[in-house]
Amino acid sequence: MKVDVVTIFPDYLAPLDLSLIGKARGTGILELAVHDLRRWTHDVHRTVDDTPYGGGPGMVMRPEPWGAALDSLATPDTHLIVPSPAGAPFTQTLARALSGDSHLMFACGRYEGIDQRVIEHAATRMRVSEVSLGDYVLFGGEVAVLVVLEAVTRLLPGVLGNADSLVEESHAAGVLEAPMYTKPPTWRGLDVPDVLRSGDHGKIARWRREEGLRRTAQRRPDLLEGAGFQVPGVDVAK
Ligand SMILES: CN1CCN(Cc2ccc(Cn3ccc4ccc(-c5n[nH]c(N)c5C#N)cc43)cc2)CC1
Repeated sequence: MKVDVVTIFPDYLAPLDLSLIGKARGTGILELAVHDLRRWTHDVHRTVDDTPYGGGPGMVMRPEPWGAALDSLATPDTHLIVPSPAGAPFTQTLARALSGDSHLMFACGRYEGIDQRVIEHAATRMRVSEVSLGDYVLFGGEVAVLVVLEAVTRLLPGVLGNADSLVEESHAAGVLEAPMYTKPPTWRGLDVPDVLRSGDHGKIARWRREEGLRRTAQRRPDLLEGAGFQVPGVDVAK
């Protein structure tokens, strides 16, 4: 997968050199480049923003540099991802869809956002998706790119050693995962549930399923609405 990220803060994307994303880049699974939007400015001050038409606080990112960046980096096969507070919710389902794309380009906005004509013009020549991480306000799109890229990269073949890890993906299955434990068997007076040390894989699988459902009913009942799940001792309808 080829990925281009355009931002006015390239250093914000430094974590993409680390851990499994860094390894995916090293093995060629991921071909990633980060570009400074100011490369496509030509005035002495490398200006990327201006005041909003219609008034209001803050500044808006000018269309010209973004248009030139898209002209340089995008093709008709590009899927342009624009993080935005007004975007569609980013979900595991969307992550899986994006993991099938050949070229992702991320436009990291700042200030009050990017001139809407950039998105409108791009949509005449490529797929464009405006996505949001959630109902809270960030300073810009860079954090969202780190999140989206991590969620997408871990789904690429060859990135996760044990493909089984993906089989148990909780958000993919619609329920939360059961709590996890490791050695020692007792820590500060707290014991690992006996069933997990029983060696009875059928009992362990049942316990994990029931604990996952219990957690989901308590923390994310929205995931169970209409799903017809029964959770022992928990009224999932409440
Ligand atoms: C008068 N003003 C009043 C505030 N509004 C709304 C607004 C517009 C931009 C910004 C800052 N910003 C710039 C680019 C950018 C990208 C993503 C996100 C983002 N925030 N939260 C998420 N889940 C995000 C994601 N993904 C924020 C961004 C903050 C608030 C505009 C009009």
